[in-house]
Amino acid sequence: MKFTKMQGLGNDYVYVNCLKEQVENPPEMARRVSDRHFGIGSDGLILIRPSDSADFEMEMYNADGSRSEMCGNGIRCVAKYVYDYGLTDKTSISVETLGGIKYLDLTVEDGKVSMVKVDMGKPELRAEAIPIVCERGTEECVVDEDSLLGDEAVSEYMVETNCKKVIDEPIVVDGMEYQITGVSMGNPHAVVFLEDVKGMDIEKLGPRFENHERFPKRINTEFVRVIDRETIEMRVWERGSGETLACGTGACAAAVASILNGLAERKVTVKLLGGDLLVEWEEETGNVYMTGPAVTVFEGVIEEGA
Ligand SMILES: N[C@H](CCC[C@H](N)C(=O)O)C(=O)O
Repeated sequence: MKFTKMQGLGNDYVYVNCLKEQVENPPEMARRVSDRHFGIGSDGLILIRPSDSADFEMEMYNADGSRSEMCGNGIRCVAKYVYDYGLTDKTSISVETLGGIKYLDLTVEDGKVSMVKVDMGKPELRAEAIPIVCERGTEECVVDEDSLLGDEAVSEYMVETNCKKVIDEPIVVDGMEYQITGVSMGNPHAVVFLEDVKGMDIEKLGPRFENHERFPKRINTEFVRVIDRETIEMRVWERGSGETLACGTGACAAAVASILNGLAERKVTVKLLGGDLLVEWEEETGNVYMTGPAVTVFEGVIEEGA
């Protein structure tokens, strides 16, 4: 099987062109290729497929073989893949994902894609099974259990009213109470604001959030420190992959949570271990735009029995 290893801010995946190749059992293949000792080494597997409703389809698997709806760093690399390998000559493309169709603008330098701006669509302020308390101005609205995961009305309401504060009911992890803001970017995220993200024990805390009983489908967790109103710092514990150097959907979720909680402006630089992403939550449309690099590392062929 031919593959290409690509990375966006050190969030690395193995990419396979399924217009040509066939992958029988993607979850198993994801576990195999992701292994950093016995495989190629990656945070997961991304399959590029033809689509009836968009230019291409992205099918994304975590390192443990679980499937995710969306991948922000991955989708930028998909754009680079299809352009650099000549599967398209368009510099504006659409990509179907389980989290909806995304629209991408490609920056081409010397015939190759270097940067990609992705219209990530509208965030949804849903936090699985978490009642949301939303404060705006002097008024406070409480969104109860009927407004669970997937209820777009809640998010639209909050975006429309430009509500200033979103506080989910705190959750208790390891005997400590944490305030979280639940944001879906197609895939689920819990954003936690901390004073110190560099020194935190993410290996210990990350899995506790990921597998907390509040999140029956498990969750990606972003640990965020606000540096100033235009800059935040974040580390991420990804569902199904552990700590990664960056997470595009997570950066968008963290920016949206910071904005909603009145901590940041609508244009935020998110500083991740692997580098910076620019996230803008546009006021007129309510859409989130993410801009960042996409890099090809190498291509190769993986042996049948490997
Ligand atoms: N790293 C990815 C997200 C992977 C999400 C995955 N871990 C999940 O939702 O299960 C990103 O750049 O957005």
